[in-house]
Amino acid sequence: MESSLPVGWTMDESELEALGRAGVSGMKKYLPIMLDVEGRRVVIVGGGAVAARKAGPLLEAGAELVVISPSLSGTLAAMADEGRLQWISRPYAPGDLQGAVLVYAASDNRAVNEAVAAEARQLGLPVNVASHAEAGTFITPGVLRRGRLTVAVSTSGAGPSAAAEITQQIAGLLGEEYEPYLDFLHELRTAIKQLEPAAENRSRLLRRLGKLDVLNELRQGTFIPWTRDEIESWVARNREI
Ligand SMILES: C[C@@]1(CC(=O)O)c2cc3[nH]c(cc4nc(cc5[nH]c(cc(n2)[C@H]1CCC(=O)O)[C@@](C)(CC(=O)O)[C@@H]5CCC(=O)O)C(CC(=O)O)=C4CCC(=O)O)c(CCC(=O)O)c3CC(=O)O
Ligand SMILES: NC(=O)C1=CN([C@@H]2O[C@H](COP(=O)(O)OP(=O)(O)OC[C@H]3O[C@@H](n4cnc5c(N)ncnc54)[C@H](O)[C@@H]3O)[C@@H](O)[C@H]2O)C=CC1
Repeated sequence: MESSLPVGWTMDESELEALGRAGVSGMKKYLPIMLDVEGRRVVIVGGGAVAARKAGPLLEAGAELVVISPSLSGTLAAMADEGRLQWISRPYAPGDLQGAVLVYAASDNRAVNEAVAAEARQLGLPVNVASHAEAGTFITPGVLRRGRLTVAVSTSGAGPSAAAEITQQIAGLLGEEYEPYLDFLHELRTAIKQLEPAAENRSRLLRRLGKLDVLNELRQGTFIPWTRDEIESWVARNREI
């Protein structure tokens, strides 16, 4: 465990570098972003349980997924059989990351994961290292989805299981109604952008949109989807003052 080094232990170069990046407090602050990987090549090195857990959300996000590993777990093998990912059935070799936008080093071999991370760094690619996160440049949060709503939870690596548990707690707070609610907002926002050329009116309409009681109506089961005519007349009524 790197976090509580017994006297006499030394740190390797990547651990020292990570500590430097983390600052004196030892707490690194990661930047949360939402990445569009649709149609982009993403490489996972390793084909076990952890690789499988990373693969699911990548496929959901439409990535062109390549898994490089001499063996595949059942879940990944099924995905490969269905043609959802490309399996390169051999150990990782330098050059394998060409053309990728994102990299996961998820083998059970630290040295292999470090070699993958080194190649990624050289190519300027973000890389996740499953065996020892500090060797990589990004970590994976727990994720809750409600249609267009995404909630990502990270403990900055302090407790992956805690991240999963907190995600479940948030799932209890944000019900299924958020999915149709955000579909509604999306439809209205798109219509407002089409129908209202004046930036000032548009921003007033968008603010009013957020004040509608639709979320509660959805919870109570009283919401009736708006027709195009109703949307246009709401925009007309609310476009000025
Ligand atoms: C740093 C990070 C890097 C990364 O993987 O991106 C990382 C690292 C490590 N995880 C380890 C162990 C476990 N990880 C899980 C589960 C999850 N781990 C996830 C993320 C992260 N894990 C990133 C930080 C996230 C944050 O910010 O908090 C989740 C949230 C997302 C996901 O992976 O998709 C997903 C829950 C998904 C869900 O269910 O919602 C479980 C529980 C389980 O498997 O059931 C265990 C076993 C129990 C335990 O050890 O706690 C080990 C030790 C390995 C060893 O001992 O050899 C390391 C290595 C290290 O600490 O460096
Ligand atoms: N980040 C996280 O969330 C977690 C990380 N871990 C760590 O992640 C690592 C992987 O864990 P699991 O998937 O459970 O292991 P696993 O044993 O199920 O899978 C390891 C995979 O790596 C592949 N592999 C081995 N050498 C390779 C090489 N040279 N090139 C390409 N692939 C190679 C194997 O064929 C196998 O498919 C372990 O080091 C473990 O400590 C474990 C639990 C959670």
